[in-house]
Amino acid sequence: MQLPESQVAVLEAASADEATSVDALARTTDLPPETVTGAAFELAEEGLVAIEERVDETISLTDEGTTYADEGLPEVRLYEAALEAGADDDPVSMGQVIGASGLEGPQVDIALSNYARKGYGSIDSGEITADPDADPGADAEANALETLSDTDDAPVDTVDVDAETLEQLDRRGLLERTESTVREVTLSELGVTELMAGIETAETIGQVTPDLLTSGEWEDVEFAEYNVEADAERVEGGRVHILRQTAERVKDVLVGMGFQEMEGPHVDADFWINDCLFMPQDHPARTHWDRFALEHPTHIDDLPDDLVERVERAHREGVGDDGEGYRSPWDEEFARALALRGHTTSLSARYLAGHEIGEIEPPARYFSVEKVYRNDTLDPTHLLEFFQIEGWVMAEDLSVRDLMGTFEEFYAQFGITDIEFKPHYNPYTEPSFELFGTHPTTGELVEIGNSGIFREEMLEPLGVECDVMAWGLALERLLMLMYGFEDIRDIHGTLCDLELLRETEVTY
Ligand SMILES: N[C@@H](Cc1ccccc1)C(=O)O
Repeated sequence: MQLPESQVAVLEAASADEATSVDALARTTDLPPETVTGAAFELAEEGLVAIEERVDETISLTDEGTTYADEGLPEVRLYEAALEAGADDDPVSMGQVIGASGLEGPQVDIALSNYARKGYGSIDSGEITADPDADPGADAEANALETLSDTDDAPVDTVDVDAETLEQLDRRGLLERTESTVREVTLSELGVTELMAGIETAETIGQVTPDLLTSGEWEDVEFAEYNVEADAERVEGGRVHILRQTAERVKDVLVGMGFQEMEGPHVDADFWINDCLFMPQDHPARTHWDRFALEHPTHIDDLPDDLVERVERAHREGVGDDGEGYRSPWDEEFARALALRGHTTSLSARYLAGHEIGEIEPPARYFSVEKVYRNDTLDPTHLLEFFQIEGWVMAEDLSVRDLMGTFEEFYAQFGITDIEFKPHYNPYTEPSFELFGTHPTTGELVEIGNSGIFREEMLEPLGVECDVMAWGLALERLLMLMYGFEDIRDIHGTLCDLELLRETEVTY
């Protein structure tokens, strides 16, 4: 009998005495597993082999599971700290024990919710007790984590952990189960007979090529049959980048909070980027090594004359009766120079000046989520460009409370409720605050933005008569707090972690 080459190879590699897996056959025949599967199905149809199928389950620890395998389960760490503090004699204050345990962020809640369930002790009105008879060494979950940390993707029936504990770890999100279909092939009696009688290899064509078509040869050759059941290589579809997805979510949240979106140029005159913000022309951030200047064209054509005059006066003389300017040179030519914007506060200046959509009446709220460019040194938290979440609110009598309340409301939408503020300095705001959040895995404080209330010296020349509070927040830093990655280069650019980008889910 005649058979295609791959089928002959599989038939010769299979055995009548024991079932051989597709993977093993692939290794012996040096064919891809999907080709072996296809050939095996063909052979089965001819009655030359039998195929048995089963579903194998393998398990491995998630990142969180691995962390606990290394550092100990949060509830065990809490128990150890409680013992240390003498909570086996008398109840001790929770704050003290948590502090001593070194547990941080979400791990505290995890520890508390498992502590009593597992009999480590009790927690009551801010105090904790430890059961002296509890034995962390006999903690089934802790022991299972240790067992599993030594094996990766182990078939579930080979690991020495009982089903109930596995179920519990699964529920806690500490392990991952993966199912795969295993097919095993055995030679049938007919297969053995045919093999002994001798089998010839028939040429079959797996793929139509341009050559076959142009030469007309395709009319004479024999084509291999399609097997739609063969396992194929996994193809990853494209998807929207998580940064882009999060930007969309930020926009939705801000629109929900009553904000309207600003638009404007990535390349802009220094006038809009700096001078309108009462940034002195000799400010270090305005030197050539801190900005990306444009070579062609080098200067903007058009600036509103009256505004230029008012901005220049504010810089030279200050604003109001006892105002003070910088008393340093101010040059319109310098202000006309073009550069990639280092912040999107240039858009705020354009909108506040009435330059984009005419005069804006209070109360008003505007935002943008757009790229900005800075000549920073690349490191885990800095790239040459990032997305800034710019925003401002114009209203009568705004205070720092309004500013902080707005941030609390905004960040809470992303599950971030521990924002901290630090006094800061910007030439264009007074007071000014930097914002910080806590990194969910490292526990470090991460700077996430800069904010303040715009000064008279900025607002008066722009023709704004009431208060304006404003900010610029980094979208990438928000992502860090949301998804816990530590290096911005994991999500951006040539070094990015494709697995992370494929698997991170942005939920709405
Ligand atoms: N422009 C500031 C952010 C900011 C905007 C508006 C007011 C205060 C601060 C920055 O890039 O850091």
